[in-house]
Amino acid sequence: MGGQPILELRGVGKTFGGHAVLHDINLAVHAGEVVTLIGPSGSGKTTALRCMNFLEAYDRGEILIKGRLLGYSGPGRGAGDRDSAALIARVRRPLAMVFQQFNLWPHMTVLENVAAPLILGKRLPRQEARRRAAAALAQVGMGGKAGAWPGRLSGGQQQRVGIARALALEPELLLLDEPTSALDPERVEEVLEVIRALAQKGITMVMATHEMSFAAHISTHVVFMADGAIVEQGAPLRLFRRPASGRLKTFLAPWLKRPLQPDEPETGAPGHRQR
Ligand SMILES: Nc1ncnc2c1ncn2[C@@H]1O[C@H](COP(=O)(O)OP(=O)(O)OP(=O)(O)O)[C@@H](O)[C@H]1O
Repeated sequence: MGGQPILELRGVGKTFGGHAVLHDINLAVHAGEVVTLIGPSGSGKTTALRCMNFLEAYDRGEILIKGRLLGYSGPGRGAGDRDSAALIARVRRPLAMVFQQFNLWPHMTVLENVAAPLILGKRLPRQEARRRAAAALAQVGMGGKAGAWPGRLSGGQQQRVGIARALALEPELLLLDEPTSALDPERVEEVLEVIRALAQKGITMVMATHEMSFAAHISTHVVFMADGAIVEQGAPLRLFRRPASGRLKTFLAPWLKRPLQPDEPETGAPGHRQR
């Protein structure tokens, strides 16, 4: 895909207390792409996503959002004005994030939860913010719950509100950090369904996930991480059908061996070769 990427990571590294958790991460995300980060627990998926949004400062390499450097606090550069909160906020404005734990405010209604970042962050007039929030809630099938308190909702519904809150910001790139990991198994599909619909609408996203079927069927690009590094990345069919590294083969083995799900399409998708 040509043109300037919305997001680009060049040789990004991150250390926690002397322990390197990301090494030399190189990735470009263009408009319309759905990029999934897969890999074992602790491989660095969440940390990579948090660096993309500068919720964590990275300490090596560069992260560019639409060609502009996203704050940096590593060696060789001072914490000058390029790291100021206002500049960071401006550079990352095209992004919005969906969190594993929903992070809804319990004392606000669903509508207020979605409208608040528009009022407080984007300084939209209250009425305009509420109109946009209602539209975002409708997009995730939660229009009927605008007046509800988050605590009265199921986990799946709360996560759909979390997605609406990110969508209301009208991001050019949506970051999703394992959005179904905190859900009861019976709630996973309703949230994946919402994300699938967004992907089909052409919303650009990067999603860390343990949902291999989702990664195989929905992504345009899959990134396999292990021990803080990208081991392989590429088109889903290539990665899932012909993993090049032993680590990816081992990681995928349990998923490839699972029985074919009754509702899986006959697309020749990964997993079907086990038939
Ligand atoms: N705030 C932190 N302080 C210290 N170490 C951290 C911190 N956050 C993450 N780590 C470490 O960084 C490594 C990568 O963790 P990360 O959560 O990014 O992995 P992950 O691939 O998202 O895992 P999972 O799939 O279990 O969510 C782990 O060794 C973890 O213990």
